[in-house]
Amino acid sequence: MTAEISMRGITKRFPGVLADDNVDFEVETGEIHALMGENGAGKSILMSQLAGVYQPDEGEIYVRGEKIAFSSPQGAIDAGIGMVFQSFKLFPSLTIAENVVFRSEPTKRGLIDRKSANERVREIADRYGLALDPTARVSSVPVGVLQRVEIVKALYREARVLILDEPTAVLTPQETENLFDVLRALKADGRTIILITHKLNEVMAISDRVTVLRDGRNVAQLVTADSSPEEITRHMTGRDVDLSTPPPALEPGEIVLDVHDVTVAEAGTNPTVQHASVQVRAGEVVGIAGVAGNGQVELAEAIIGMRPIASGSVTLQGNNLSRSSIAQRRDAGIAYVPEDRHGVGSAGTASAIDNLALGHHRTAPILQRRLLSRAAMVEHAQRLIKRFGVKIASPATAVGTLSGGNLQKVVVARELDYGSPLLIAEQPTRGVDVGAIESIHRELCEYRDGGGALLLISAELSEIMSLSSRILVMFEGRVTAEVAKEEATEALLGLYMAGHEPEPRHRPGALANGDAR
Ligand SMILES: Nc1ncnc2c1ncn2[C@@H]1O[C@H](COP(=O)(O)OP(=O)(O)OP(=O)(O)O)[C@@H](O)[C@H]1O
Repeated sequence: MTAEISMRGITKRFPGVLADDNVDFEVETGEIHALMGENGAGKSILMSQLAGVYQPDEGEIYVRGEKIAFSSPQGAIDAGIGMVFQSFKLFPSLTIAENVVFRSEPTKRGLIDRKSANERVREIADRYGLALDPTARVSSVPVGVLQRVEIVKALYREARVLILDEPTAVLTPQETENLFDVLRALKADGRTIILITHKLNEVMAISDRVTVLRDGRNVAQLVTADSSPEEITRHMTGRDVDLSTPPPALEPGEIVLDVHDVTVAEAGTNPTVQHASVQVRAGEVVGIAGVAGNGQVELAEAIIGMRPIASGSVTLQGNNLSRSSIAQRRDAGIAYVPEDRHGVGSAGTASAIDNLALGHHRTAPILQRRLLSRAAMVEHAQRLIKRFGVKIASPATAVGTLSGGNLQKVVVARELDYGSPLLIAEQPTRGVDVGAIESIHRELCEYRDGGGALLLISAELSEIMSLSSRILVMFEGRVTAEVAKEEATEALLGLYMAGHEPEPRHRPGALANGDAR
């Protein structure tokens, strides 16, 4: 049988980096094929060559047995290959249908036929269970819908092969389930799916076969049903990774963070956070669960000072910081790993040396006699790159060229290294490979055991449940439930995340009042 896709001997180099090294990659028609590998293993670059974004330096690509050379993404689209990237490429001011048909608009008597565009988009969406409204403006729809728009866009261009690059990183558990239903429907229709992901449970649940890349080489092709998460991990990392739950916390100490009755409301808009109270003690991890967009990020931004609070107070180790600037709060001892590692967390055109020095530049050893010590900055960067296993050509490399997971490691490394009493971490392992998740979790636990207070905001319920001793649930801007680690299950948290009234013992504060016992 002829393979749907056959990439042979693909090599792709960037200055100082061999991204793909003589890779063979085969995908059968109608399968869901997972592409896995550590951060920087070369997955996205390999798929970008299949999607015509990059051209291989060496090697050949065959589509259903026919040798193809794409000089642009359009070439790949013409060959029936569509890719949904990690960052979406849509026009916010246009409608969903306008985005989908862009540059392939249906026409009637020489004019764009909007009605038929809307109908066509609705037809495709309905056929595969992709819930969306073709007439909605892209700027007004949530990220999960944007992804569906990208999928419909590829299907409208008659993609037979759909490549999805870490599609579930931005999705809630419910949206992930929906996406998997869509992928199964596409497969039933004879289409071929290539899925780049770091999530082993997803690979086990949805894929037929798995290809593993390591250091730019194809090191394994496995039939999923005959494999296991442990085996796949061993191929990815070359070692055994501890996939078990990290050790439990010790008895927590003094209150470090006291957020009291905080409301966040920008002028003229509805409050994004309403009367939220959160306490985190030394040596404690408190998790915040919630469907994206229920005020978690706004609460974190209010604590770090990126958003003003309308009422309430933010106190760190007894100091009221409610009116302090971001710099004052950071100096007082708040470290912050933001959800947006590109825009907020790093400066893409600056080197790892500079990015890792940020915030450390006001203290020794980097600041010496009121001047920055370049030697100390380089030494500092080298130490953190080594400790966190960041894959980077040189510390002087601009972080904008790093793979997603490696950039995440840079941001987490910098913030953890402050040794601040409080760390607020949003999605600390988003896009990060299993080996790196293990090491970031270990670092977070060490921080906790060293007396650090960690406020963890994550869309990964498994992460929240394994690290936190208490889990708060936010719904529509309010902290609506509080569940102790021992009682937390995905099903229970899922109910509260969907707005179900909590049982009395799960009402916020009930744990502290002893009602749970
Ligand atoms: N434009 C570029 N310039 C220089 N190096 C690059 C460029 N794009 C990618 N690289 C490098 O190529 C290597 C492979 O990157 P790629 O994005 O394919 O990794 P990945 O396996 O998809 O990783 P992740 O899981 O972190 O997304 C990395 O070392 C990356 O830093």
